[in-house]
Amino acid sequence: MACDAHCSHRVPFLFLSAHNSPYIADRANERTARSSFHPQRSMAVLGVALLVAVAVLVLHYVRQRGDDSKIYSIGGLHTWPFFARRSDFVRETFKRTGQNMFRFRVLWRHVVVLSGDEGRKLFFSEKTLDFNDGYKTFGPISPRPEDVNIHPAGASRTGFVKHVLSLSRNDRLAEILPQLLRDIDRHMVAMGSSGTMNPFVEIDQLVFRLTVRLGACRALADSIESVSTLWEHDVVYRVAASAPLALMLPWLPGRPKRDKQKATKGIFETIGRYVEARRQAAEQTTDGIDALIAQGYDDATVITYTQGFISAGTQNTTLIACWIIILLSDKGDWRANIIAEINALLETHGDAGDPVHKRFAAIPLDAWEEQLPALDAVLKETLRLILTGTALRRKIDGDIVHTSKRIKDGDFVAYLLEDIHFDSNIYPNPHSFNPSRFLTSEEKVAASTVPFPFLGWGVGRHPCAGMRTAKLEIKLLVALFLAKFEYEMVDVNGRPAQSLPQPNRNDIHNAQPVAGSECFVRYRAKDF
Ligand code: HEM
Repeated sequence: MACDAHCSHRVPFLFLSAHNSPYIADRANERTARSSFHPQRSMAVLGVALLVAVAVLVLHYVRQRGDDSKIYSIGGLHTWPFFARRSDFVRETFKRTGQNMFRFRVLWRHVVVLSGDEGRKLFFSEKTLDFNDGYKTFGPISPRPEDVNIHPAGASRTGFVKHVLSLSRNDRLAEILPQLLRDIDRHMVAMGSSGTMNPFVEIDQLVFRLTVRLGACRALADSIESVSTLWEHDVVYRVAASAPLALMLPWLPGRPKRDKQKATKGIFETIGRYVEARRQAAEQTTDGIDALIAQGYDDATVITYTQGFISAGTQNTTLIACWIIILLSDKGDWRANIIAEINALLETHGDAGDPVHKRFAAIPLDAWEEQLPALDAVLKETLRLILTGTALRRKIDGDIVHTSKRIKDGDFVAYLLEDIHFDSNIYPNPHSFNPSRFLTSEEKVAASTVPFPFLGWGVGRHPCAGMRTAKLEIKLLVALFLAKFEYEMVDVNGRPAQSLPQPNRNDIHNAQPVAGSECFVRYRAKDF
């Protein structure tokens, strides 16, 4: 692993110097020296050695004092807090130290955390900050093919990003839009005309099916049994992988490792069966699996890209869709604005006599994308408020000096998204849910004065490849839900919730409500 190279950079200066000192060389010849013992010569050697040692110490001290390239370092190991309460740890350390960057150790690895405009600019635009290694090492981690002996010869990160982008083409999205609406409608019909649901289960299942349709193939998306099996494996994997100990020491034998292994096997095998079937199929479609086969990819790569799409596509999309529903629950005015926008589109495009999903399917793709400003503002504000976790990178191809401080080759680099998302200079009253901030010109002006003021879809070198599909999924789902149901949030006992839940910002996989503030949605169908 690259950490070997990384560790060699960490050998303290004094230690290296001592190994190279004449004193050590003389000790190697100790036996020879002892055989011809001369007290005066020995004293002289000792004196020289002492002088050298003092010189080395002084030099080291002077270098330390005069070295403005050193990043403020917090001593000790910070492994547990970095895995168990990552956001709190980073936020509290910045507050306590008053620094704009700091370094700490996680096991044998070194992490540099950046903040502020310059730090954010460097983090998102520097090409020698590698995207993969940070997440691979510190999570969130998704199922890995090599754990179940699958070796995708043709897979690469750029190949995967290209694949995701190709599934977001206009023609492909326009073709799949009616199928997505049919899936959403069926799911909502199955929920019944009234009931209570946990959004993080119900919406998760629905988003999972939509993502399978967008990224795999219609045969798999149409099979209730296969989608349920995949979803169940995915849930088991996420639970097992998100335990701090499992994140820290993924190789540790025990239940989480067994669960992850079993779930990974189930996921890859299920997708593998459909890849095999599609390879034998006489007709080709525009579906994700068919597109990969047509490009000549081997089975292992087709399975890996498809699994990657489902994994990348489900988690954040579910999260944001759920939080939109929660955050809108006590914002009747915003719900009304969104419903008015949708009705206006239905009047222009739909036929009132058609079933709901057909009426919605009559709205063209560009109208979904461009003519729902209130829903866009709600989506953006939800991303700002909920997507506040830590983005990760790893320094490659040598050291770099940033604001006179040296980030070393092999260092991991982190940036907490809330550093800008909760900056009150850019977003006044940052903890309140206020979608109109993205419609008013003052805040737009404030945001235009800093680099990368909004990170919800990534920026710079790694913008989200799935943004278009995710936005579409979320808009369709929220639009149909608001059009079909009245709802309110209730607590575990079914009583109206006294306050809205808070996201667990330390949960690097989910940001679901913090323990004890779980919430449920009580809904009843409207006449629509
Ligand atoms: C609401 C849903 C989503 C949100 C909030 C979201 C957010 C993000 C963010 C913030 C990044 C940049 C991370 C960083 O810089 O460290 C990113 C990258 C990425 N996202 Fe998304 N994403 C969503 C949905 C999706 C979907 C549906 C897919 C694909 C199926 C996807 C695929 C990707 C990929 C491949 C990258 C990496 C791009 C690269 O390496 O250059 N995302 N996403």
